[in-house]
Amino acid sequence: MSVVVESLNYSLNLGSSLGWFLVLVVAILTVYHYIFQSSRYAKLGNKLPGPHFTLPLIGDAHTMINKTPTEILDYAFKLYQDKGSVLRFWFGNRLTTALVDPRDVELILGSNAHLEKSLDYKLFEPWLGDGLLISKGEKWRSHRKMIAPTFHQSILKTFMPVFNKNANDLVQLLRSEVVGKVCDVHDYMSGATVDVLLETVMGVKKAKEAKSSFKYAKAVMDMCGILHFRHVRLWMRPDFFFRFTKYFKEQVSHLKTIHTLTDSVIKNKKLAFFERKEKGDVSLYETAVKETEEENKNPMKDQGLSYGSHLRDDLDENDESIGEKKRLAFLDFMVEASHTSGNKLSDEEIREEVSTIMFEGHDTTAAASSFFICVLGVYPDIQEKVYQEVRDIFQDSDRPVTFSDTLEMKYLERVLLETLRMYPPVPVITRVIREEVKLASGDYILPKDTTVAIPQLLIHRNAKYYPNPEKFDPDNFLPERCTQRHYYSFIPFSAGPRSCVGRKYAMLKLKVLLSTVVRNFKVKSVVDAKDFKLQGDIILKRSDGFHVILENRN
Ligand code: HEM
Repeated sequence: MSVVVESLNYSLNLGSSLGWFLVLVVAILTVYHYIFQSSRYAKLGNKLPGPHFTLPLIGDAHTMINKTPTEILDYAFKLYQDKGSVLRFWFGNRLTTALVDPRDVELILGSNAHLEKSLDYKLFEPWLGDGLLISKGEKWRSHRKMIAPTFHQSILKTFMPVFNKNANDLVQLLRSEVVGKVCDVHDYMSGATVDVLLETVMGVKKAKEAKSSFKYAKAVMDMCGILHFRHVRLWMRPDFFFRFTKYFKEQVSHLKTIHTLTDSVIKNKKLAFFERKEKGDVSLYETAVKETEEENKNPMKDQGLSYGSHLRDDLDENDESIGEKKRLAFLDFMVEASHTSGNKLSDEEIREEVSTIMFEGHDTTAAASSFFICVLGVYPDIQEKVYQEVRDIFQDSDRPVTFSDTLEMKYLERVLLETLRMYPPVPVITRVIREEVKLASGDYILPKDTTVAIPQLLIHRNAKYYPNPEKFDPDNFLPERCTQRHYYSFIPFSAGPRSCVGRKYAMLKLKVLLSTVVRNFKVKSVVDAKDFKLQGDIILKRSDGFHVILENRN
């Protein structure tokens, strides 16, 4: 009997201790909530338009839970229609705003004061380390200055044979595997993109030709897959939970493959650099640095919206003829840059930058080219005009594409830019601001430490700048229309000091690849554009797959 009473007493004590504990927790959270709500951060944040029913402590997070990436996109579109061009979300006590008005976007992207990336980029760290995409402050500034010239057109032109070879290999592969059948064209675009990157970034030959590079290419694609997966499953974000999943083990193994190959290539490239130096070989990098500095003195340099027009300057130079042996990769230039006075990059820093370029250059161009091909399938009249333009350039010949050919592809370029408008491969970018910003579009102030999301997908569908925003209309990129629009109303490559360093590379490569596909195949889409199921991920994809049917032209 006394045992029963004792255990009853014990349970009552435990119950009441637990009760007191809960009361204490609720009291602390309530006090915290009231202190937080009276801060300037919360007061300014609460003035911004956002979802109804913001809850204490969790904020608006409940509106996102259990939504697929496609549903999140639909939700964002709806909120934008209801609330206008400034949106607020509270994720717990973290304030995130989305800015859709180009005038507000310019205040963030166009400024040198707001260059810091948000916490969301932390996921990339195990792979990209503190590379260009993530780094901040002086490190970002000095690396950007060093890397930008490696994307100068005098260097890009030397990649033309690589672009052509891989475009032709892609055509052969498509011809042998999918002609006449429904296929997911993204699989093929992704493979071709990694092959081109391997050769132009690392100087490593096509995946098929070497086992290690094949493994590397696969690891890059799988790592992108893991990052996407983690990005859209909020509970997988914290390392603490992620470590217990099978994806963590896979990540460790992929990173080992990636780092091992990169390290060995860096070693060889260093040896090659010292050999070239001893022989006194002329450095393309030094020339590129000088030309970049010269161009930077001209403030109008990169303001043109037609990406073809600012690639036009030294059309007559023919660097494309550069011999196979002499062609250098980005990695060579980085090794060289790191031995130029004042730079000094460690091997680890070079590896981080190489990984960053592989990551940024891969899925983005794969998505852009896949959307382009799907769009051609949906609009046969647009496809026919692209084909006629390409035929006018090449006639019946199957010769490779030259740099000057790409400048003639004006209609193809407009279709590509319109594709990037409607389906921007990077659908949203985020920054964190370290000082208050007064918005231009309304009477709002963003408090210091706000996470600012710039949703290109919404910005590009603003009826004020694109009168019929849901209509696929390549004429949106006629020069006269471009000059009338706000510069920040079309930002697939971001804009301002921290814009995409690889955009000229991307446009050039895409023109070679896509014109080669158009020369060889007629495309049919299996669905209409309104049925594309867009998935707002790190990179915009179609959750229904990029399904098309290709038919031989001849
Ligand atoms: C259609 C293709 C591409 C699109 C749409 C695209 C878009 C972008 C965007 C929006 C950013 C800013 C990201 C952010 O702030 O979070 C960015 C940054 C970057 N991109 Fe691209 N990109 C493309 C292709 C490439 C290629 C081919 C490369 C390299 C070969 C590349 C290298 C980079 C790098 C290194 C950065 C970081 C720049 C910095 O922070 O200073 N991109 N890109």
